[in-house]
Amino acid sequence: MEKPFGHDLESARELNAIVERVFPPDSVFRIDHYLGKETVQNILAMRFSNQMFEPVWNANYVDHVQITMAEDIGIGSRAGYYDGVGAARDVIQNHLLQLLALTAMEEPLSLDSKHLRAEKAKVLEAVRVDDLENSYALGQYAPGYQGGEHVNGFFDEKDIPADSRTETFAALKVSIDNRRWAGTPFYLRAGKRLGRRVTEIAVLFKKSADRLFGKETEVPAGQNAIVIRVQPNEGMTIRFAAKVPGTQMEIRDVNMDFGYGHSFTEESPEAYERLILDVLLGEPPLFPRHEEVELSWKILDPFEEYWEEHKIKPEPYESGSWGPRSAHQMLERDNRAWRRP
Ligand SMILES: NC(=O)C1=CN([C@@H]2O[C@H](COP(=O)(O)OP(=O)(O)OC[C@H]3O[C@@H](n4cnc5c(N)ncnc54)[C@H](OP(=O)(O)O)[C@@H]3O)[C@@H](O)[C@H]2O)C=CC1
Ligand SMILES: O=C1O[C@H](COP(=O)(O)O)[C@@H](O)[C@H](O)[C@H]1O
Repeated sequence: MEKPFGHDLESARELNAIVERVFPPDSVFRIDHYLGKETVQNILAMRFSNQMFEPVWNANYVDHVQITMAEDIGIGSRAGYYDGVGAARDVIQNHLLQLLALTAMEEPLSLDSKHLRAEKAKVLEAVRVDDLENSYALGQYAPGYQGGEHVNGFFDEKDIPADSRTETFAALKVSIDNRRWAGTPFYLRAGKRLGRRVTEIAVLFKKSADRLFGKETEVPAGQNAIVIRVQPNEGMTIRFAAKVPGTQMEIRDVNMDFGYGHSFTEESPEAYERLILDVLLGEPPLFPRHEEVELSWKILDPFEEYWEEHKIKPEPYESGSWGPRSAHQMLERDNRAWRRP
């Protein structure tokens, strides 16, 4: 079954009940193709097969986490599917919340689907929205330029009604109410016709005290970061400060890089290749169960209900930009800024 599974918690429960009346649970494969991506599977390997990340992977060290899924394409000829669904239901409820779960969950007892799903469900259940009115931004792409070419706005696309309130960009701020993450916000954003196609998870660390170097540095060194590049240019970047060569003790941020292309000769299978193989083999770990789907709707539903109740009109953003002004303001209110991926 392809996502989205239903359009809210109630319809997802209804759909799950119907499906599970007809098929035994183990023969139902809910597809979230992000779980088939190599880089997404690598989140677990990176977190739990290394010693150096886990000690700092918590609110004591992490300032906040940004999960970005940016697309350069518009909706193309998909108005029939996309209008009325929008970015939040299309990709945040599933792909981005799965990325959040894998980034934030505790170590599972084993890689068995039962244990993996239990940990994902636990962390999704702990997700909270503290101040809903100030924890979202919605946008619709306006005409603009992409790759040097003029592109249509959302309302110029075929079959989009002039009064559509469907968002093509959504950003949300959530928190996770557990000991590991209390006080560390997770910002999620997804949108079409943004600056470039990129999906990444950026874990941004608290700034160091800067007692020794701060004054000598013209451009203050930024935050340490670990960036998991889901796509393209799959890999991981660690960003840290280093001394600029020369007589001054000047500090600047530098990147240390791992790229799949350089490190492995093996090919990464396409996400759907991997998932279809697993369906044929009857292997469930890469498929969300109905509990995770329902917990994800529980996170999104209050936003969707608020947008519907207040008839919120998404803010236009220029195609090729990084989303509406309100998305930047959401982070500015917290003295933070979106990374430029
Ligand atoms: N495109 C992508 O990159 C990805 C898509 N998906 C998922 O794939 C699914 C389809 O997306 P996509 O192919 O892109 O969308 P499209 O809009 O291209 O295709 C949707 C198709 O479904 C048909 N359809 C819509 N409503 C009904 C209905 N009530 N009864 C019968 N047919 C209907 C449409 O027919 P008609 O044209 O006549 O309206 C159209 O052929 C979605 O669930 C999406 O989440 C998942 C991952 C990636
Ligand atoms: O599920 C979906 O994903 C695609 C983007 O997939 P990606 O693998 O290229 O990141 C998105 O275009 C589509 O709207 C959505 O339904």
